[in-house]
Amino acid sequence: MSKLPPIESLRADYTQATLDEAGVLDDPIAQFEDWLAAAVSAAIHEPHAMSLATVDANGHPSARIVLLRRVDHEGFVFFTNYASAKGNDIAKNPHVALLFFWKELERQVRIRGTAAMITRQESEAYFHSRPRGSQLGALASPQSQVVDSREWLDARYEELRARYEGQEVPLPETWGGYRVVPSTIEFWQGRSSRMHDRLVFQREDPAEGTWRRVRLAP
Ligand SMILES: Cc1cc2nc3c(=O)[nH]c(=O)nc-3n(C[C@H](O)[C@H](O)[C@H](O)COP(=O)(O)O)c2cc1C
Repeated sequence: MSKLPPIESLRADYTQATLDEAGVLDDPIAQFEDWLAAAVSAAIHEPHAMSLATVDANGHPSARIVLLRRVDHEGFVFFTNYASAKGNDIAKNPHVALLFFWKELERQVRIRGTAAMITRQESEAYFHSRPRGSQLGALASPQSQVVDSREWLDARYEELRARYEGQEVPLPETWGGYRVVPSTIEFWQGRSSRMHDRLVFQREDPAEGTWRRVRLAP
């Protein structure tokens, strides 16, 4: 059995890079793409994995990892089951937060915004680009529901696999993408002695696509 060292003794100083006003792009989406590209170049495992926080009808938050599948000036897109716990939360309260942590680069990006379903046409195109096994998995899994057993899930997958043999797997009614339209995007670069850099873009005018940039204390 592994022995847990005292957690309070675990510490690291961050010294890899700095982030200053002159070094950040004016467009936060371009800046995000730049950092994501750096994470890809650094061969970080699942660099597009992000934490998605939602709030339920009672104001209780939940967080889980999802994969970013598209980013542009329209927003950040991920795919999921609309009838899942996160889907139910978003239906009641579209305010969400996204979080990327690229620890190998000592970087964090925090995004707040509102989530809305993308068009079925867009979901359809992405769904059919996925490996067939993932398409069948999405069809087989009533995500976030209590199920009887692993065996029940495997049998359901097998039944659907056989049913759609040689045919296109249909996009499930309850599966598709959400686009998170950002209202704030924070770029965090770890610095020595906990004197980190934090530059936050706050959306000024959605129509104009203009942003205000401020520095926050670490
Ligand atoms: C690396 C990783 C990637 C994941 N990607 C997705 C994803 O893109 N979409 C998704 O619905 N769930 C994804 N999951 C599973 C979710 O974290 C979560 O278990 C699931 O969506 C159910 O969440 P909910 O019950 O809060 O709705 C991923 C999990 C991990 C660890």
